[in-house]
Amino acid sequence: HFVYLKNKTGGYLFIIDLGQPLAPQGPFDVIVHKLSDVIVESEHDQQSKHLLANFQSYVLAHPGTVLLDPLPAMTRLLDRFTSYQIMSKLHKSLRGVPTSRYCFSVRLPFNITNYNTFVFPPVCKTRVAHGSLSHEMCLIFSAGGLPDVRPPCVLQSFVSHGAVLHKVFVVGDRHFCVERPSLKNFPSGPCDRKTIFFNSHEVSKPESSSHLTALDEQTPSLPPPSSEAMAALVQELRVQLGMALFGVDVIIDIRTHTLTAIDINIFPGYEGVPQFFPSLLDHIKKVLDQRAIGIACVWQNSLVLLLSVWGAHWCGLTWHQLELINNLD
Ligand SMILES: Nc1ncnc2c1ncn2[C@@H]1O[C@H](COP(=O)(O)OP(=O)(O)OP(=O)(O)O)[C@@H](O)[C@H]1O
Ligand SMILES: O=P(O)(O)O[C@H]1[C@H](OP(=O)(O)O)[C@@H](OP(=O)(O)O)[C@@H](O)[C@@H](O)[C@@H]1OP(=O)(O)O
Ligand SMILES: [Mg+2]
Repeated sequence: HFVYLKNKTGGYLFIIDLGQPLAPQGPFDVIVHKLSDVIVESEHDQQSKHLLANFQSYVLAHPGTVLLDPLPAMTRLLDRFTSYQIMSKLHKSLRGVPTSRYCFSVRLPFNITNYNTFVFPPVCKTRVAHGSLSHEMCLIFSAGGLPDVRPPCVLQSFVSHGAVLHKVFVVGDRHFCVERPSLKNFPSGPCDRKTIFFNSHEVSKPESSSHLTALDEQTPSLPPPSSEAMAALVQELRVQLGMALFGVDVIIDIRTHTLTAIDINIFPGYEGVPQFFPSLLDHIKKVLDQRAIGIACVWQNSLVLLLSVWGAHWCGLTWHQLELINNLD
């Protein structure tokens, strides 16, 4: 399939056929993509490996093409272990913002004696953060539930948060917050409850309705997170990730009222954000304007260098003398 559209701002939009050489389909100013499937599958599938290599070689050969978002930045988020490390660094750098209690995660298989270093019940998630299997999770309530855990996975401390998830959707320098249903509160500490298996889409999609998200009526509701705290969180994340199109899932601890980021999503669905497309177009425009300024600066610097070399030659100066003059400020 090949779509050829002219948008309102006069730019052309194409759907790129990854199976074909990219150069004849270009040139492209900006490529917007979600190659998560291809990246994950390229680990074991030759065709995906080939598609990815084809794409990467185009990107390498065309450094002027802006990629939304860069592949290395995205790839880090496909591994929950790496993505939780990013979240914990963010915690350290967010001074003064009421954000704390970041998630603790461990690699499995781990020394079984280590289990008493985490608080029950942890949420167990697949290490790979993309694909239908990645949404299958479980809550384990005691060491007796550990055999239910299927490595490779990460264990994240469960934070009781009043069954409200705050999804933050980022598009460049803008972000949008929407509320979603979420897991209900569970008491902290081991108990003899059976492992609860769940699919994240059954509990935290807008239409989700599950017994796992139903709070009892006396539970007081929490105030929403402050817009300053959310803006600071997004700002820190943008710097840490080097990405423009991502989502972060935030919950509020019912006891301490502090924010906890539990998940970072690559190019999420932006459901409930009607401003998504205009914001994306604005962001693309900004990126292209910055690129044009960058190109103009390179031209200007090259011109200055050329003129000084030519002037030096004309005055009979050596390269070393020219360097000395340039360093006089
Ligand atoms: N640490 C935690 N503490 C409390 N609840 C959690 C925690 N981690 C996950 N949950 C619950 O599980 C749900 C799914 O978690 P998570 O966002 O990691 O799943 P996902 O499959 O990566 O979701 P997405 O659709 O955003 O990719 C959350 O919306 C929340 O209800
Ligand atoms: O399909 P949807 O539009 O709901 O998008 C979800 C998408 O699910 P998919 O697996 O069906 O593509 C997920 O992709 P992977 O984690 O598997 O990459 C993830 O990005 C979620 O963050 C998105 O949900 P949201 O964050 O917007 O709730
Ligand atoms: Mg996710």
